[in-house]
Amino acid sequence: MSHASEVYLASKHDGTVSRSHDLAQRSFIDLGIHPPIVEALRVAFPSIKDPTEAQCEFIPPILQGKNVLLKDDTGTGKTFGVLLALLSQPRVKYIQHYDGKAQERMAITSLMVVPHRLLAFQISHWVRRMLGRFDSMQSTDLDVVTQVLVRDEDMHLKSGLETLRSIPPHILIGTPQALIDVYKNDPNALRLKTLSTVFVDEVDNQVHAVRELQHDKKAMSIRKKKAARHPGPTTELLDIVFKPHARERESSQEESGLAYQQRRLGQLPRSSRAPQLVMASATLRRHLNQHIFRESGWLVSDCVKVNGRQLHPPQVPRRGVPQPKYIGLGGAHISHSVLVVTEDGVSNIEGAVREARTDRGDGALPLDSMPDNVDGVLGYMRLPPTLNTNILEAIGMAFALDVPSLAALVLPSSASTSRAVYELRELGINAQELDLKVHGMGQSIADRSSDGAGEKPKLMVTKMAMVRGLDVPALTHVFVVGLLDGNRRASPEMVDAYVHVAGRVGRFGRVGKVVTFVCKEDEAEMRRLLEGINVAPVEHDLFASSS
Ligand SMILES: Nc1ncnc2c1ncn2[C@@H]1O[C@H](COP(=O)(O)OP(=O)(O)OP(=O)(O)O)[C@@H](O)[C@H]1O
Repeated sequence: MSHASEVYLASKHDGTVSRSHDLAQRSFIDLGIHPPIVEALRVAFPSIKDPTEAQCEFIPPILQGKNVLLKDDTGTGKTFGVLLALLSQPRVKYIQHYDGKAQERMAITSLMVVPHRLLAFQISHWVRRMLGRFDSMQSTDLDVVTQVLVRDEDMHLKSGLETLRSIPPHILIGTPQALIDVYKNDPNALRLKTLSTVFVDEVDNQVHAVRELQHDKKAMSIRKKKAARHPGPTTELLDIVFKPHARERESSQEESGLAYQQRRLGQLPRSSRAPQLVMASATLRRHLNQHIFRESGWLVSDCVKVNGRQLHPPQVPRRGVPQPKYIGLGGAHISHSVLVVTEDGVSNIEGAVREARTDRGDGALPLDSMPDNVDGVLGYMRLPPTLNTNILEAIGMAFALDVPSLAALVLPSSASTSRAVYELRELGINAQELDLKVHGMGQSIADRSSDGAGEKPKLMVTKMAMVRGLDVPALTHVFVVGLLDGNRRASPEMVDAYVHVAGRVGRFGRVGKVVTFVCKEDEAEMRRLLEGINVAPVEHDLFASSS
């Protein structure tokens, strides 16, 4: 199946207007990526040779300044491709009058709005890697190209704000709340009016649209009013950036022919140009689409929609019918297992498909050491246990016997990761909290390149809210606990959460395993969730009844 890229009208209609450009272009240079960036890419990421089909589709319209809505599987290079395009855009400058003289000043060209700080650091690592690796780089060189603005206990907005004021970066990567805080504190630090691009990554996680309730219009209208009263930081930020342009456009449409002529002739000021809006996610539900196109008011001009290749055609598993080896999400080589944990032991979910055990080393990339932040403050020991003993032991076994070097454990957003790390360590598991942040100019886990052979396998513990978009190529296993978290019906948000959690493995064709631990009461709903996304659970051989 080929990629589909379509141009949509921005406002009332959500219908296709015309097909976009052809797909004959293949190299990054052909797509318009700036040659020095392509050279930096070649040196820093030698495995990235050619753009993907989706990158061929979305990079040109981004460079042409168009709005883009991008949907493709997890781990297919959406964020990375957008970053290359934004790095290639011409730098925004403005004229400032000082002491009677006009001075040209740099301004922020693009905002990358990400849902959590780990993703902000990850993107900044990619840039750091491309811009001359670690040793020779001065931190100020990097600050010119990109800066990170997040709310964080050890990177206070204040210090971030000072750097931002003195050196406006080409690309500012931030979490929405941190950006809003800065805007309210000092609007000039962001200069939203001169921005060229706003990119919202994981848009469905950041913008909350109210789902259609066909049977209950009244409830839907109440929810819409509530959402309008409490818009959330990303919506608030996008409203601040785009709504004035939308209003300006509306009033210019209403103005007289004379005023229009005067504006054209420069006798009246021209309306300012809205930045382009680029949005991406692996999961985009219809109600969000409708919200963006019909209600948000953010699309002042047309929007190109790029839908990536459907790697996995719908395939609903039927009992007794042998399933293909791997079917699923985010890559053709992810297996999805579900383990039901009870007082009496651990068993595979009913109906799990049997398959041969895979080679432990498949797809694993080399590792090097990771900062250990677990032995510090022990306040978490006073918290109640995060993991019940049976689940803890099941994770311990699956980890010890199956993980070659690196796995992640994903907990509900309300859980304490420090407490879970403590519990896992008590069991002898080499667990630590996932933290991609660079300490000084040191390495991060996202950049690890040395051979980790001989090292003890590691289990990185994180939460549902912190996994979207994370790219750790060395990861081979994801363990999921508390997905349904007592909810007897999986909401669409939970389904999407599973898609994104599972998508941390199997990135760019690697092999990966997702193992979800559920209690007996959640077994049926977990099966329904997987059926809904056309995934057949695969029997985990360590817990197979015959093993
Ligand atoms: N053209 C390419 N060729 C090979 N690898 C690539 C290419 N583009 C990106 N990658 C690699 O693919 C991996 C995933 O990239 P990225 O995080 O951008 O994916 P994504 O689609 O945004 O994922 P998610 O949906 O999970 O956020 C990264 O390790 C990146 O280096």
